[in-house]
Amino acid sequence: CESCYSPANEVIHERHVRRMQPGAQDATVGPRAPLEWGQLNFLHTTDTHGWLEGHLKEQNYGADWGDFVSFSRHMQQKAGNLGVDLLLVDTGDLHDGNGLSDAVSPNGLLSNPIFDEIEYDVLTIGNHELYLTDIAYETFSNFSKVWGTKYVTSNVQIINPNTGVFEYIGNQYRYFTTAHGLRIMTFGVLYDFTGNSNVSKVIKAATMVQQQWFLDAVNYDEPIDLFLLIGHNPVRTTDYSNTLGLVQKTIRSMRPSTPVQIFGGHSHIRDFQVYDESSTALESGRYCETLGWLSMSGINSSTFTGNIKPRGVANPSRKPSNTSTNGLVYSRRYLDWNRLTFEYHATNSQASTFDYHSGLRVTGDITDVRKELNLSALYGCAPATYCESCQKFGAPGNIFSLTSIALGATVVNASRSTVPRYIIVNTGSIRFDLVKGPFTYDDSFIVSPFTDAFQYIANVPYSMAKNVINGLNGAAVQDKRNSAGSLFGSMPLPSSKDSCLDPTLGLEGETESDLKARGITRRQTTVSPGYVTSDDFGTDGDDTPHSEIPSYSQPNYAQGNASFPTDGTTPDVVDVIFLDYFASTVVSILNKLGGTYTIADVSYYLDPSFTTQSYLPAYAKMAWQANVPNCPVGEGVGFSD
Ligand SMILES: O=c1ccn([C@@H]2O[C@H](COP(=O)(O)O)[C@@H](O)[C@H]2O)c(=O)[nH]1
Ligand SMILES: [Zn+2]
Ligand SMILES: [Zn+2]
Repeated sequence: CESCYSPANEVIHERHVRRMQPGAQDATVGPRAPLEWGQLNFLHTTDTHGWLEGHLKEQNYGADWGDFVSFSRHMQQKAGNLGVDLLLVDTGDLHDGNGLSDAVSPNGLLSNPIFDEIEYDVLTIGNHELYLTDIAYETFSNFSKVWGTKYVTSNVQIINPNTGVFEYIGNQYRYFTTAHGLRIMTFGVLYDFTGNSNVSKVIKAATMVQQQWFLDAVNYDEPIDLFLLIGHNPVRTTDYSNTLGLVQKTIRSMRPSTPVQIFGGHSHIRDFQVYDESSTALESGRYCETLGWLSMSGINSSTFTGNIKPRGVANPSRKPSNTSTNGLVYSRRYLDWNRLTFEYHATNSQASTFDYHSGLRVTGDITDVRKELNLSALYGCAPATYCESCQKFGAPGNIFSLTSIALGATVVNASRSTVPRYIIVNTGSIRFDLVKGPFTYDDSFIVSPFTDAFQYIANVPYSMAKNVINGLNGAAVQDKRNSAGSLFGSMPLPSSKDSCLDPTLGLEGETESDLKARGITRRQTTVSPGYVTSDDFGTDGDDTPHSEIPSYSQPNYAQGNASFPTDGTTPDVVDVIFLDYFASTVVSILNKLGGTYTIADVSYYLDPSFTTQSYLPAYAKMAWQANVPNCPVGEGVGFSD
């Protein structure tokens, strides 16, 4: 291994000191085969939510943004060598989920410049860029200016603070020609999001596809070889918030045979759907766990100067359907976000080491920002791991069993502390598992990043109040999540030095028999728990094979309670406390239960500066500080600063 032992790399890996977890095996299966390269290739990120430091507690997703910078440079170089095009795409949701993005105001102030180090070709906006006005303006005034014509927000506008007039946050479309002459028209479409603050406007896809500018862009007066439709928008057309299907259909009705290549996000899953014989759609997970790869060949273009079948590498071979005759072929792959994967796929880019200076610099910047924000400051030591979906709701290791206790203990208004109370949160407010061991400032954003405040209706008759939670959970689904990963199932990769390219993995293009000819018989490897994806092309999309993690569906709302009589009697009235995020839903549920409440009956239970970001740190300080001296730092945890 040429790259792993350089002094510079030592420094990098110090940041990622990760010990083997008990029971971990010393060999983990890496990528299953080299990537297939076509005429046009894509790397896709989505829903990064600030996780640019990588997963410090899960080595399977342990690469950081600096590693991705180096990897993407290798892949660009490789594309150049092969005489093909490589495009880099991001589909939004850059904040809410990690201290690196969220421990500053506005969110993203320090993480966006790190994110900007990737040479993306096109990007689009997520709903998390629009919930809060200051973040929306940070996106408009800074982020969109950095990216210029590459930031495509076809249906999202904001009030320009200088003119008072709505204008597009980015551009309505991007028409460009690739390095090898493909002419591409790009649209960026956010799903029909309605939770934005009132400075922005999300134009419904059904309206957008009728707008004259859109029709003109589809019928552009320059030739179009391919439509690139990107969206913060689930790719599965059966998903309730998918609107990409409508946009694709509209393009198809006007352009019967031009390929439409789609990239989506928002539902945080790995997915790939074939829309028709020249349209496919890829979604690449969440939180820097997945890097999406898509390649295709067979695009008709009079100006393409590159290779349709690059030599010396595998090529895409899958037709969208058995009956396709248009010559288009595809491959898709979901790469696990770790250095083993990146180093494996970066081979043969003619660079002698994996780390580029630019990548090392970005890793250094992440370390500096983590230090500046004091992200490893400790609130306490969690006695166990609590997961979002790997345990049944109500089980002791389910995170909503913990939140129920933590809410009861911390959401207390001194003047009403003796009044019995229910405290209700939406389960979607919890974004990640909480891991046994050190619970840091960073972890507080990872687990519960939002700033939703606690409101209440006082003195609700108990007979009504006790049914609110069931009413909410039977109510319209507001928070359907579709998460695919869990820390419970994670297993570390070999630590720093061991994460060098495994020689038994084989070289670019090598088959099992080539390996045998070189005298290599693969050693017994262990399939670690992780993503097991099934999509329209089958079950071979995961680049690293995994065993499946149990996943239980959870209700949309969960509650804690406090100050109820301990003698078995029931109170006459209770305070019903909930988040401002869904206050109007609670009012309507209470009214369905026989109440006559209005939003005027709702007030803040606590100062609104105490939010969903506050109660777990408050609980950790209260309940987990005594454990700190004996905290098992070794449980997969390495601190960078
Ligand atoms: O203030 C908020 C904002 C959002 N949520 C939760 O987040 C999801 C949306 O997240 P995506 O990453 O866009 O999928 C929303 O459905 C809520 O569950 C929140 O709780 N509070
Ligand atoms: Zn998201
Ligand atoms: Zn989203």
